[in-house]
Amino acid sequence: MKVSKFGGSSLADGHQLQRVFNIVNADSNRKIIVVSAPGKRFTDDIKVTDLLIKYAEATINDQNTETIISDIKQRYHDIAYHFGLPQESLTDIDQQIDHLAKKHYRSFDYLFAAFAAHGEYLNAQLIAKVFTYLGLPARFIDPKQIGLLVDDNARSATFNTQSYETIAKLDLSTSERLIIPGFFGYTNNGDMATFSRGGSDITGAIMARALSADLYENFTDVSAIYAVNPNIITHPAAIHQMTYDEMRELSYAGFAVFHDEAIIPAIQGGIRINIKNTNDPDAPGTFIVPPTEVQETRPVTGIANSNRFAALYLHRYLLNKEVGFTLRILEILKRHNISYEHMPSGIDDLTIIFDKTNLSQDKVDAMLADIAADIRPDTLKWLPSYGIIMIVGEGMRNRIGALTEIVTPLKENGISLQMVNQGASEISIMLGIQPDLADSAVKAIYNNIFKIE
Ligand SMILES: Nc1ncnc2c1ncn2[C@@H]1O[C@H](COP(=O)(O)OP(=O)(O)O)[C@@H](O)[C@H]1O
Ligand SMILES: N[C@@H](CC(=O)OP(=O)(O)O)C(=O)O
Repeated sequence: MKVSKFGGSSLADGHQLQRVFNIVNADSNRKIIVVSAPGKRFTDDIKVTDLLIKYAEATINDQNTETIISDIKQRYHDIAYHFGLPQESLTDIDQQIDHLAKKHYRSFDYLFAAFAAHGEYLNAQLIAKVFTYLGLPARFIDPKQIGLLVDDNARSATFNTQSYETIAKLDLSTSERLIIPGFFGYTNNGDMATFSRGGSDITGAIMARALSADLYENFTDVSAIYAVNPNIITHPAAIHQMTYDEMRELSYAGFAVFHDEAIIPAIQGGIRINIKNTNDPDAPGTFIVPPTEVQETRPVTGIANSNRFAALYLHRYLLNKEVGFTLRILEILKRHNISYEHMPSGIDDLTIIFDKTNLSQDKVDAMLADIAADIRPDTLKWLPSYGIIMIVGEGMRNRIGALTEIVTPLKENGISLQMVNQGASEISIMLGIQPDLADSAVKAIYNNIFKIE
């Protein structure tokens, strides 16, 4: 049995959904179908998830929601009309969209989460109808029904691993395909809570592990994972196979094609992952597997960079001598409910790197004010954007000269670095860089390592 997840780009309109139908219909092992909300149909289009977030904002601010509601409904109607589904089959979906603004929510965060989750929730309902209408019996499965529980973090929830047992009870003996919305689960209070953005990949991985799938197929819009983001370098080298750890580090550092948290259930369950292209389903794609299965040897597997980081820089003489100094800083972070990503330090200097997608300006200001008052640093700077580059590969374990291959092309191109972190992970080297230099740095490093003239 396979779990097949289709991303927003694969479900953006009726034409794409027809391709998805053909893929699912072609293989009876594709039993569990995890779906995202309709994504972008063209470059400047808006994902349904983002339309729903706008709808949530307008609702909170008591603004007129007529246009946004009609835009959201239209996305689902267009898909239904493409297949000639009768008008009545949309009544229920329309009502759920209208009803969203009338419900009571525990907090604004839960309101946002419920609105955003409906992108997937409604799409899964619609897709089950379309498949059945086209002659492939399919049933919508609400994550509530299978006990897919998450913790109380409304918009960046963590899966409750006790749910594996309940999900495993799902009856697979039916001839129907089971259509499960990705991206969200339910809290113990019965509220919808979403994973972080791109989190439908996580639902797919949870289902694959819970049901001990033979394969987790993740369908997207590229024929492979490439050694560099194809938006930075045209036609970069394709990666045919990579290990779980390589994928985790690369997706964390910017390979948006697969969510970094989605690797964890796959590792724990030993589930192989195959990234495939909905628009080119015969291409083998990329396999993400345990290290023993990787046959290719190469010095570096991939180079990722991300612009989702921000940093705090702090300087104070004799910082190294002060007992409990880091603890005091961490207590301030805890008080403001802020987690950090990395904390490189020197004798008198400390940089703390944050994921800015989880930070509001108010939170940052309050944290900086407390640090200034409690720690009294000589210098305290907030860098709203901090570039991170990660060079990743199992081949980097104990390899002499890895850093030279990275730093030499940067020197030749006059690109300076703010931080180098080698050794924390055996398979990666992390660079901190001015964000506007990150793309050029990635190009220079890629061209040197992959010997592109
Ligand atoms: N190294 C990489 N290899 C392939 N695609 C990448 C890479 N880094 C970033 N991407 C981007 O990830 C996109 C697919 O991810 P995403 O938009 O989340 O897909 P989906 O809509 O299927 O969930 C690709 O179109 C590509 O632009
Ligand atoms: N729809 C959600 C979850 C998701 O995974 O979407 P996609 O498959 O389009 O990345 C988002 O936009 O974040």
